[in-house]
Amino acid sequence: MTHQPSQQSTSQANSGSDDWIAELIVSLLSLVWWMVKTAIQLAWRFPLVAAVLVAGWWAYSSDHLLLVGIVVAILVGALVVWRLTWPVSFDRLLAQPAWRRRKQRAIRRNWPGLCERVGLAMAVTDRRSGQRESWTPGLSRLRWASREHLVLTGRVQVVAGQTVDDLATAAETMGAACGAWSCRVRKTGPRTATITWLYGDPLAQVVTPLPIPDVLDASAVPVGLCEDGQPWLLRLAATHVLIVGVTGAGKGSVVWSLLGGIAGGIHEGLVQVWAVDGKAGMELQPGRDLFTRFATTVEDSVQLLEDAAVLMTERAARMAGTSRRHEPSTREPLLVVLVDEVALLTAYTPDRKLRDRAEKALAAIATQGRAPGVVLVAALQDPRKEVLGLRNLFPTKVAMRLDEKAQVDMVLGEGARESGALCHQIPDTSPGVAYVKVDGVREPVRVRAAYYDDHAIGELARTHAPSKAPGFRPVFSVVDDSHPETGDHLRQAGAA
Ligand SMILES: Nc1ncnc2c1ncn2[C@@H]1O[C@H](COP(=O)(O)OP(=O)(O)OP(=O)(O)O)[C@@H](O)[C@H]1O
Repeated sequence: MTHQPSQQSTSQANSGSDDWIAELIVSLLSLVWWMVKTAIQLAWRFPLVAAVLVAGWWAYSSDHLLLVGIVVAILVGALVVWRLTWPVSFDRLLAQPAWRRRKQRAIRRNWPGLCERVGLAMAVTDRRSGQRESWTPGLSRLRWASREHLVLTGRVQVVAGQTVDDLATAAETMGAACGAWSCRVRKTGPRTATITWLYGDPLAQVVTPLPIPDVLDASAVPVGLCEDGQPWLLRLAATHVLIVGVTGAGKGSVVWSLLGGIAGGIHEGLVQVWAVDGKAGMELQPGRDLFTRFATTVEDSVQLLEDAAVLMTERAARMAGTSRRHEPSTREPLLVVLVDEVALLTAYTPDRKLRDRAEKALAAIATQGRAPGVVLVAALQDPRKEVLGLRNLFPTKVAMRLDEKAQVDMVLGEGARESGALCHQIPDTSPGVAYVKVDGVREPVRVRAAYYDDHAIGELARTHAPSKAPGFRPVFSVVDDSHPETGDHLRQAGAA
């Protein structure tokens, strides 16, 4: 019996060789596709190298090697001369933009790996394939918020199972992993946050006084600079501000910058400042002309606070039922009660009666003053409760250089230190630097107040003293501190 190969086995052999050829073609096509894709990606990532390679190939194939060599030599020579002769413009126009682009790309490209390294990756099992996958928060809108100060920001969306707090906890490690000297996270939604990398420190330099706004905006008074290079706008309307820092921390610069920011309003009569200088006028005297009232003795200071409390009560009664929010006007100006070294009134004054009166008036203003437009701004060196028991009644706190780390939470509230407020690490070579915390906002913001030297303060007081132009009708006339009947006088005027 002769053996006949069956038809089935022949067709199997044919289909086997067909499969093999098809597989080879597919593999070759995949390889070509991979090579084209990689070449495009590499050219996109390293455009300069790609341009040089293309130019070199063109020069070689068309016999223009010498010409290209001369052009390249001229270009390189020009760059070297530029770098050596004008290093600042070379840095600004070429080196820095190139560095920024590289940094931005590196973070975008390495984001998943960075997240894994700082513990922000989550291992998840895919329901369909059953395979383990690594999920990392999404990064979008990566851009340089300040090119000058090297501040890079992006929007991060955490994955399900994570919180923005997890991101904030990893911020410091993330900053170090990206080579930034600081990294901050600010919550913008239940699962979203803005992440900021700081590669430079805009607060390392002294901040010069900002332009004085023509139009008063008490909800955003320009006071200095934030660490992301944006202006530090401090809310004054409907709040009270407590400024705390050791001696020499620069509390004065916050006060003068704040006065500078509202100077237009003072001049127009939309704001009145009643100032108390516990240090016998040593601190605030240079700006005397800006103040509607100025007290330098303990008795006068207590009287001033009580008068402000009376004005506040009367104004609140007038506003009751008609308005819940005070709008500054020349008839009803915003009243800023400025107290420098408030502890001299609340703790260090030997006269217990005066201390109690001061505490009572301060408590009244702090609890009821916001709506009728009576705002307390107090500066203090020692934040302990026995020195100022009312410190929690200030919704806005500015913590400058402090001696001990325990004082940070004491001033800014529980958890402020973990959120990055390192007031005890502010060097004494950086006066004016502070962390600001506003009630209801989780993260403290690092800022530096503008610095007003004596000349700038003198100029400010000279040019922005309250105007006496027709139409200006002060709620209270300027009162000589030595008048014993001050209180009655004011009560009458306030009631008018
Ligand atoms: N924002 C600032 N920028 C640069 N230097 C500043 C700034 N603020 C203050 N300084 C410098 O620090 C010194 C001390 O500042 P300042 O008197 O305001 O401190 P302070 O906290 O008010 O101290 P004290 O409680 O003893 O009055 C100033 O004389 C000034 O030289």
